[in-house]
Amino acid sequence: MDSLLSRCSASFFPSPLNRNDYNQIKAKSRFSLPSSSVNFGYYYSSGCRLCSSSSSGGLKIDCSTSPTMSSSASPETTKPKVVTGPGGYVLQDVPHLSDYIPDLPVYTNPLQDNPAYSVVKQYFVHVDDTVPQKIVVHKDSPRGVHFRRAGPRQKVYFHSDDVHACIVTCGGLCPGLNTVIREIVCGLYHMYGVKKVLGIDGGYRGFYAKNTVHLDPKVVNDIHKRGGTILGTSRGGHDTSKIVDSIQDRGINQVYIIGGDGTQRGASVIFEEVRRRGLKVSVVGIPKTIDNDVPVIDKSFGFDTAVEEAQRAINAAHVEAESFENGIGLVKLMGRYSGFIAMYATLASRDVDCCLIPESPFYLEGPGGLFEYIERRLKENGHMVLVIAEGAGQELLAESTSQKDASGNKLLQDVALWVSQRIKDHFSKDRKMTINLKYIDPTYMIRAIPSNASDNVYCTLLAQSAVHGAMAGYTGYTSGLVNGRQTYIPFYRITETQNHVVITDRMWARLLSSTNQPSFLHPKDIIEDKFDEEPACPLLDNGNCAPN
Ligand SMILES: Nc1ncnc2c1ncn2[C@@H]1O[C@H](COP(=O)(O)OP(=O)(O)OP(=O)(O)O)[C@@H](O)[C@H]1O
Ligand SMILES: O=P(O)(O)OC[C@H]1O[C@](O)(CO)[C@@H](O)[C@@H]1O
Ligand SMILES: [Mg+2]
Repeated sequence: MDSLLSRCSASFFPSPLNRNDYNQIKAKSRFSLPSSSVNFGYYYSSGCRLCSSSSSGGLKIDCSTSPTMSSSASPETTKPKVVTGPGGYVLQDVPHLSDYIPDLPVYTNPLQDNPAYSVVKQYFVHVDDTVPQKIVVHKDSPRGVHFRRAGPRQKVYFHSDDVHACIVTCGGLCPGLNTVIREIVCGLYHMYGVKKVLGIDGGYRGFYAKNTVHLDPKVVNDIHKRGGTILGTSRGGHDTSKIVDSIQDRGINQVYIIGGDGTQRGASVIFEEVRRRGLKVSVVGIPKTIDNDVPVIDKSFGFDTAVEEAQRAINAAHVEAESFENGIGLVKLMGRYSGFIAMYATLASRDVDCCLIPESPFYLEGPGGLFEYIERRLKENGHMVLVIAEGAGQELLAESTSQKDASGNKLLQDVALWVSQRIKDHFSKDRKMTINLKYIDPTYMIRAIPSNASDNVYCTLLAQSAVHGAMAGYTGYTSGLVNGRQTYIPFYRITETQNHVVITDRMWARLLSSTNQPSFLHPKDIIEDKFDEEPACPLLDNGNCAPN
């Protein structure tokens, strides 16, 4: 530890570049140097702050995974900051401004004089508090991966008067966006006395192509009662350089970025560019995804609201189906690559006879196929309800398209429309049976509503945690709930993979036993799979993926 400490303190930290220096270097080097090899004159020493703070806890920095980066070698991305400890303890830590900016002034957290908080014993989070990613363990299991616990710190790295924050929302709509915006603004104002908060209009491109809006508690007072985002959103238009230029030009030093997997990837490259320029700017992600496809976190905000609202469509489908002879109600729900909304809406409803999701391939004809099952249910019950996630069965559709949206996401075919037609054709032409099929697509109606009470509380905690982290000088993280605790998760853990329903795990088994639908898998395949390898991402009891 001593040698580590001396290596840390020996690090050389010249002042960060200002915008003019940076532009001059960039202009000079345009034809001779790739931007990644420009000497930016700062020395990134990841983890050094931690090695002194945690020396008493027997922790050590794994310097092989968090090496220093000299000014002559600018890697594309920051190396993960990993701290290991006894019993197989691993902290996947988040970057801190002091990792690359020397001698930052530190201030007492203004919350300690705030009457609402000063009476709360242990209100401040201990600097060494971490949250385990895996909570189901065996006697001899290693302690495993942990994340930094979110919350207010005793010391902050920004003076409230100096903070100039901005908020941007990107990607598709999701219930709760306005609540998160509101709570970031109110958190900054009321907890930290920050008065300068800007809204970026219309997603990432708004940084450089649109005007900004001033945000204060009055402006955002009622917005949580509305769906959508008051800031507007967009896909595509992520120009890292222009975005960071705009951040620098406006003197913004806290950037709150609300969005899904694509947005978090965008936030990660903004953080890298900010760090490369040596700017004192905290870049913070808040995960928004109605599909619940962001990994690591327990669930995303808006997901509960979406599942609840989906019940209305499923109820309508059920009422229609049971009112007609051989009635079939078919509901399409969102879920491009992950069938969480469909799975949870099905489990919640109990009226659904079959749920089709992208993770579980299905087939129509022959023994064990969908047609056979529908016919059986109609004979047993006289009606049935099908729920289908938008990304399910895409491989079955004849004309697959290579079209993409502005963010590069593949545009999907309407699988529910296709399945409806195939069901109609099969029963009327091949089986000579009269069926009554009603197809309901409530997807945009679900996405556009305001968040429910529980999501509103969740959004509030997420937003406040994001603010506490930025004020404490952390950066390059996503604020997220892990095992019921607010944490700071490094961007790379959020962007490296997607959250999927694991069909060889318990939650999907619960669904199959609730609907009695076929699994569309041969039992032999499943057994072989189980013996071949453990599922890459086992599902926890709360329905989320746990790391191995
Ligand atoms: N790899 C990437 N690097 C930089 N920016 C990205 C990247 N991927 C996506 N983005 C940007 O992030 C924004 C949102 O991405 P996208 O449209 O995929 O939505 P999302 O955040 O995944 O939300 P959702 O899919 O849940 O609606 C877009 O402006 C897009 O340009
Ligand atoms: O029509 P848009 O705005 O591209 O959004 C559709 C996509 O957005 C999502 O809801 C994710 O936000 C997906 O489920 C869906 O495919
Ligand atoms: Mg996405």
